[in-house]
Parts: sequence; structure tokens; C-alpha cells
Amino acid sequence: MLRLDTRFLPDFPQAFKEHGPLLLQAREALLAKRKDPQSMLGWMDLPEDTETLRRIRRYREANPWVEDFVLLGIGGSALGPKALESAFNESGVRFHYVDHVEPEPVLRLLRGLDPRKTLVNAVSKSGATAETLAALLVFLNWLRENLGEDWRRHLVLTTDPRRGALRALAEKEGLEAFSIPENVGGRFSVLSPVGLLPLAFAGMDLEALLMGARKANELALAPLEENLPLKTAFLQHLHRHLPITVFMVYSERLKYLPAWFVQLHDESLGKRDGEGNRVGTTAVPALGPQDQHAQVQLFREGPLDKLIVLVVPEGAMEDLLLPQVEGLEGEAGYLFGKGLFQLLKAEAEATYQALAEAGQRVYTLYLSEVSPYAVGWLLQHLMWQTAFLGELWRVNAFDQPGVELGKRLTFALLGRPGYGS
Ligand SMILES: O=P(O)(O)OC[C@H]1O[C@](O)(CO)[C@@H](O)[C@@H]1O
Repeated sequence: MLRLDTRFLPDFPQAFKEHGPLLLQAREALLAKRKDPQSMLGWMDLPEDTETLRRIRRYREANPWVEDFVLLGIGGSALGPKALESAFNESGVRFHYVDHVEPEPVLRLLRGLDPRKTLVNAVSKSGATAETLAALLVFLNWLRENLGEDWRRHLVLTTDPRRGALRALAEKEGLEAFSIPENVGGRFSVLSPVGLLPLAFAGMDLEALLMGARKANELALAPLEENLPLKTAFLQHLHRHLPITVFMVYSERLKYLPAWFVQLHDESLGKRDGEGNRVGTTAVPALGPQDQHAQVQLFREGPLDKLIVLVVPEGAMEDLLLPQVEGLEGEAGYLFGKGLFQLLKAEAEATYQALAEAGQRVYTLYLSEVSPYAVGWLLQHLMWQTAFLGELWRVNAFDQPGVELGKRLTFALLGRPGYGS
């Protein structure tokens, strides 16, 4: 269950009603592109793809020996699985993410792994990402050196159905490979094999995850009054004059979710529009209660230049009672006999009120609980929010031209042929 609370934005309901035609027009414009394979809207259909889920489950069952799962990938090829595995891994399989190029942690990882018990999943839609290719060179060589001809069973690829270096490698070596649909972009791919394959090894309830995402799809197509994604897209649109949008999650299990949202929001919406104007707001990640002892100072007394979104669970899957401890009555007596979740909820509510009191524009998305269903709903909801904003801000939410120069300069610095010196 996902519930929007805008009690500190009293002007919102009326403004939402007044902008109804604009919002419905944006939705129509987006949906009109749905049939065009170039439109990159395939993420809308992922929650219905039960055939891929069946294939992934069969692959998981055929490989019960895995004790360490190493994901090689970056950006949308790592952030989604990392966020969900961190929240829902109950399997005992250890996960490692090589989504960087710092040698020491990679060396430490290699020295600690047993290749016979390790499955490496290289994830790259393009098959051209330098960080992922570098990691693949290391781990493919490591598997070959340690396992001989058996190495092929320990490497699975997730990539484009037809193109790119990873697809070519899979075909040449007869490797197991899963496809990222051509019309699904990286930061929208968490419900494709990019997320589903690792999460199957993490023992996550993937049916519930996809069921929640289907709920978000249903609401995105609903009439205005029930249309949660249009409501939060409009909240972002109404506050587009504020340069910062804070995404603050009150869940330790979801601590990697803000990084996933930062890529989704900033890489989709930080663009030039049709007239060449620079468009976009900056997503700032935050974690409760950690940032009550950090960024909240800035949010309370710094510039009133932020739209703040709190993501707060309303219930716990299980709670932990705080015992009485003799000698701590003075300072901690008010906690005796309360549940830890009661403290989490009180702190989230207090922060919500304190931020509103400071004059920041703030709203809350309440999750019924941190469950696969509720988080699947939230992820797909945020993808719809982002896609609607692309229409409202007249930008292409599904490309990322701005990241290309850095890649070309890297190639030149490394002397890649055809990229200058
Ligand atoms: O999955 P790939 O093609 O390796 O891309 C990884 C990431 O790099 C980007 O393409 C940006 O360079 C992101 O959009 C993407 O999530």
C-alpha cells in the first residue's frame, strides 16, 4: 500500500484540480508513444512478463550451489538490484557489487571468494561500459584460471537481446544470458532480469514485487483523483522553481533506494528542453534517522530551496520491544516497554513537522510496510512520476547524452584508437 500525505501543502489539492487538463494531456502524450519501440517505454510492461520470471526461477533452481553472487555492473545495471537485495535478502547467499573501479576492494573480494561457489553476473545493456568491461576482464580470467573449462557455469550475462560485446561473448562461449528488452533503459530496468535474476538468488518474493508494480500501473492509468503518479509528478512540477528535491527514506533496509532514485530523477530530467533551456531539479539522497543528525540542520536553517519527500513505513514486519534497564530510568525511561518501530515512526513524524515548520515544502509517501509488494509499487510509481515529468518539462526522459563526453575523454586518456590522444 502506498499513501500520499500533503497535509503541509494546503494549496496542493486545489492546484492539482486546476491543472487536471495539463496532467491528463501529459499522460495522453506519453501513452501515445507506448507502441513505438523507440520510445523506451517497455518498463511499463515488465510487471506482466511472467515468462521471464519463470525462466529466471528455473535457472535459480538449476544452480543451488551458489554461495556468493558477484554482480558486475554500474548505474541502472546495479543500483536497483543492490537496493532490493539489501532490503529483502533472506537467502544466506552473499552478494557483492563491483560497480566501481577501485582496485583494493576488488582484490580483497577476489581473495575471499571460493570460485567453485561463486556465480558472476555481468550486467550491461550496451555491453560497452568501461567499468563493467574492466570488471569482466578480471573476473572472467579469474574463473578460467581457477575452474578451467568449468568456468562457463559460473558466469551469467544480462544484456541486450541482440547487440553488444556481452551478447557476442554469450553466443561465442555458449553462456547463459538474459535479455534487457531493447525498449527498456538502464535506470528503468530494475524489474527486468537486471533485478529479477540477482533477486531470485536472494530468495525475494518476486511475484509480490511485480504485483506491487502492477498496482502502480493501474493507478497511473486511473482517473485524476486516484492517480497517485500524476499527483506526485505534479508536486514535483509545482515546485520546479526549487532547485533541490530531497528523497529521504525512513528505512535502513531501503538505504540504497535514494541512490537508485537519484539516477532515475537526475539522469532522466536533467536535460536541455526543445528550446535548449537547461531543465531539471537535483535529487539529494537522505536517510532517516541518520540525517536527523546531519542534513536536517541544513534543511531546517539553510536555504528554503527544497522540495522534500519523506518515504515512511507505517507498519513493521516485526517489532523489537525496548526493555527496562535499571540505572537508565532518567535518560531512557520514556523508551521502556515501547517498540523500536514506535521510535522510528515518532522520529519520522517529528522530522516531517519540523521541516514544515521551517518553511520547507515537504510531503510524505507512506508505505504500509517495507515489503516486496509495497516497494515494487513504489519503484514503478517513481518511474511513472519521472516519465510524466519528462512530458511536463518537455525533455526526453529516456536518453542520457550528457554522460557521453566523459566517456570519450576517458577513452582518449587511455589511448583508445579513434578517440584522439
Ligand atoms: O547497462 P549499461 O549499458 O552498462 O549502462 C550502465 C549505465 O550507464 C549509463 O548508460 C550512463 O552512462 C546509464 O544510463 C546506465 O544505467
